[in-house]
Amino acid sequence: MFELLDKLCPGAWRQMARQHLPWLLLDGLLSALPFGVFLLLVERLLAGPSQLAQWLPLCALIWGLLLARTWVARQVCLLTHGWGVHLAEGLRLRLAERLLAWPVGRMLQRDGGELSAVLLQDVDHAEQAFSHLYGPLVSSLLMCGFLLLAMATQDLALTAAMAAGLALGLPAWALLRRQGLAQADRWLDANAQAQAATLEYLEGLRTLKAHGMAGARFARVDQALRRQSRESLALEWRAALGPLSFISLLELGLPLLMLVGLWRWQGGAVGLPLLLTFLLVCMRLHRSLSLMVLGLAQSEVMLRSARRIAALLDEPVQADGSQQPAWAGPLQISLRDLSFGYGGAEQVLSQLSGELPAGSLTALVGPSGSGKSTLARLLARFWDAPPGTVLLDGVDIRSYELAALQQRIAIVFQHPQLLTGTVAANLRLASPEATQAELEEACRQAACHDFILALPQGYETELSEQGAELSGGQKQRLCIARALLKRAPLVLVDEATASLDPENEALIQQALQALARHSTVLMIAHRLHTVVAADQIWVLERGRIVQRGRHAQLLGQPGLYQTLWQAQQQGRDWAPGVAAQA
Ligand SMILES: Nc1ncnc2c1ncn2[C@@H]1O[C@H](COP(=O)(O)OP(=O)(O)OP(=O)(O)O)[C@@H](O)[C@H]1O
Repeated sequence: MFELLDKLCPGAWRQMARQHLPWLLLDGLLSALPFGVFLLLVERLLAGPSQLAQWLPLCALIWGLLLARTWVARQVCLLTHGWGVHLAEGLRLRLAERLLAWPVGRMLQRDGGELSAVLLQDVDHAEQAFSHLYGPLVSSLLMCGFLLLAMATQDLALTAAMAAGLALGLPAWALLRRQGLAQADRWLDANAQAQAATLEYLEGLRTLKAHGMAGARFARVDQALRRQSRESLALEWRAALGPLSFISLLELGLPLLMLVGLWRWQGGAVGLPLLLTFLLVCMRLHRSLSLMVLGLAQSEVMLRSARRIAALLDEPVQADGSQQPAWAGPLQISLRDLSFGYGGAEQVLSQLSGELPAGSLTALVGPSGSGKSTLARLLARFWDAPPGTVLLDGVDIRSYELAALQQRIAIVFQHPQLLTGTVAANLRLASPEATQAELEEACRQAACHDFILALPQGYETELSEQGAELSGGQKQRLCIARALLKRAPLVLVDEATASLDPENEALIQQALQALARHSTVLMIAHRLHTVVAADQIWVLERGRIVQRGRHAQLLGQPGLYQTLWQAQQQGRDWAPGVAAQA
């Protein structure tokens, strides 16, 4: 428990002990003291006829103690609440920093809904635990301790009778607690799934509607939400089972106290004032203990949340290097025995070695799933692939500072990524200092200047999320312009011309070749006619380079490249009319 707390907030419990404990002790003491004054008051009342002036000060003392206790309770509340809020803020920042240090590949792989459930829901639970639960729990516990100690000094037998319910209730609660814990896990899991399903549904709504699948996917969201409700109701029942059994057994202490109390009173061992005080204390103890156990049941869920946060904090981060890249021109890239798998037993890449000469354009071709995108991701250090390595100008990629490295790599993804904002702002993501003339020059090279000028406000036109108002080809050309603008020494292009018409495709091809004069380019392509001018072509099959060379050379030798080329030529000659005549 302390270990877990230390992980979420290093040094927290020592700080809590130092700052909160004195207030919590005072709160517990002020809650217990009025019972002592009550004893004095009843003794005076039963001693015989007395003046109002004799017991009025005692009443005022009780009232004063209760008032002081309210003030202290408020201080405790302010302290713990402020602490909980800061803890949540610190935790969210630490988690966000931690996620930033994850390999990009892991971020792409992980479910966004699951991560947001930890960052939002679980951190919220941790905050609730510290803001609203822990203070009252500790001060109630201290008050119960003070009362039991004080009453034991008055009469041991009555104290034992009063606490007898505890001896019965605690084992029952400990036994039934496990059910509540298991159910808390199921509920949190159902919550995360419901969140992930809703997020996925909202993000994919456009695609789902276009394919008439919105109904089918909605059924998945519906199912996830129903499961969440079921698990939530089950949690209410299962988590309450332990505390309810505890409370029923605890209450047995009151009749037992009455029996023992009457017997001792009749025997003259205790006086009526003390017996009445015991009864009052017993009722207060039972109420506080019942509330404490209910609070603890609630804290079980919070503890589960804390464990999920700790598990996320424990996930390894990508080791950062310290060397600053100081490259003036294109990079020489060497691959040495690269092997990689995504965590499963299957290797996606096996012992890849090769050179990408500085300023060259290397095309990566091969069947779907052969590992082309995976290799490109390793060059951008989305993942590491030890014991193999990537050398940039002869230096291990892992020696470079990660953020600086990724700033010097331009990537054009298969699916164009645009953000909400103006066209110019999207372009300047690559180079914040770029002038308007530089933007326009890059856009001319990427064949998108003309269509941008035709937009209502030209370069200042606001784009909505993911550039919904642009065609696929237009978005892709914008992304290529962005990569050109970055003037990165290494450019990775993943099937970037797939959604362009032949005319624009030819223009982009020229732009990519111009880019290769200033950068080293690795281009993934399915359409082989787009790679005929590449300086070298690597043919990938099941994670291995099975052929390498220039287009003419590869076409002249039997092998996968020739087979793929012939298949694509047949596909290009194919037309519906021709097929029907055949
Ligand atoms: N994030 C991931 N997690 C697990 N497996 C993955 C992941 N990305 C890719 N894979 C698997 O790795 C293998 C290679 O995938 P990769 O995307 O590198 O192939 P590719 O040659 O680029 O395919 P395509 O031409 O269809 O884009 C495939 O079997 C794929 O299922």
